[in-house]
Amino acid sequence: MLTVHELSKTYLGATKPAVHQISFSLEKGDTLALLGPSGCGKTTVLRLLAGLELPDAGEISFAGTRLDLLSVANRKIGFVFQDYALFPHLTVWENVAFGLSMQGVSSASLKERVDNWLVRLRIADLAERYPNDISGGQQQRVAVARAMAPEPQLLLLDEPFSNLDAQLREDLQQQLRALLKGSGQTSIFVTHDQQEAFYLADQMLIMNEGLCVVAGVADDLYSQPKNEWVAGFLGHKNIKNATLWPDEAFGFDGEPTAKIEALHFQGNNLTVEVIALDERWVLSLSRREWIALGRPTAGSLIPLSVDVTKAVALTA
Ligand SMILES: Nc1ncnc2c1ncn2[C@@H]1O[C@H](COP(=O)(O)OP(=O)(O)OP(=O)(O)O)[C@@H](O)[C@H]1O
Repeated sequence: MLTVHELSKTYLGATKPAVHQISFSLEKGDTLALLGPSGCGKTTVLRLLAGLELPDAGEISFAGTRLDLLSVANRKIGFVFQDYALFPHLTVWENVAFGLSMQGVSSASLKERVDNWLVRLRIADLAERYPNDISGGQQQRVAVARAMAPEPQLLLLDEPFSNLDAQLREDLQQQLRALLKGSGQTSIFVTHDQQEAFYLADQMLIMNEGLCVVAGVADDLYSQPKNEWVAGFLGHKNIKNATLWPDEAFGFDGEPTAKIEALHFQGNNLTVEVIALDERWVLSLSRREWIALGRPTAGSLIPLSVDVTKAVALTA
């Protein structure tokens, strides 16, 4: 399991930290998407994990070993850069073989493994070509093969599809998903594309201004957004404000009612999912408000008053 604990980094001369006290964990074999507005620190997190930047504070462990105390080469991390960063003077075959040669793999085994990766990524016919003589989509597949061939314990991908057209992007997303799931590869990728994030990732971490806004199971983050900013960021179009009050608070009848679907307690707050006015809503309530409502449980009918604050409607 990968555990990142309070990782922080301020670049030399910068007035604000690029990454501030980021913590998360990831199970072996899972894929995490790092999302957030431009400049929020996503690439910095990847570079800190890979050892390409040194953190000011924090710890990174994988399967109980402190990665941040190891050199880049000893971290066993594969990195697919946004511009692929292939070695231009090496052929496709040599690019894919590079990491295995560095590991001192014997030549017979090396040939078998490189050939195998070229077939898996459908680039076997390009083996003797050079990076500058192949297309962007082909370069992207070479970069993935090069990163995965040494069997890294963690694969990092920085916006791997950003330079590709929509059709190719979709094809390669499907291939990468099958590859990651099929090989049980633990991976983290940065993307600006939320559809891509939900398609590829089990877990999601959303950042803003160097901070972790929320992390967790991708589907949960979407269906139970922590707050209005997260709901908006994840593309919920129809975000409305509402709140729940007991009838007596205002003394009027005839308010639309909602039937509670589920309640989730989180410390002193709770999230209530309700169906009302033909829409599904997620509301944040304090314990005090919940008590004021008569401690409703799943299945209870409660009055709903729209146009105040707090709730997020999930129907687009
Ligand atoms: N080498 C560097 N030196 C100084 N500041 C840097 C350096 N690299 C990044 N930054 C700054 O750190 C912050 C985070 O940058 P980072 O590249 O991690 O963000 P990002 O979320 O990946 O952005 P984008 O989505 O635009 O690629 C930004 O304010 C950026 O300007």
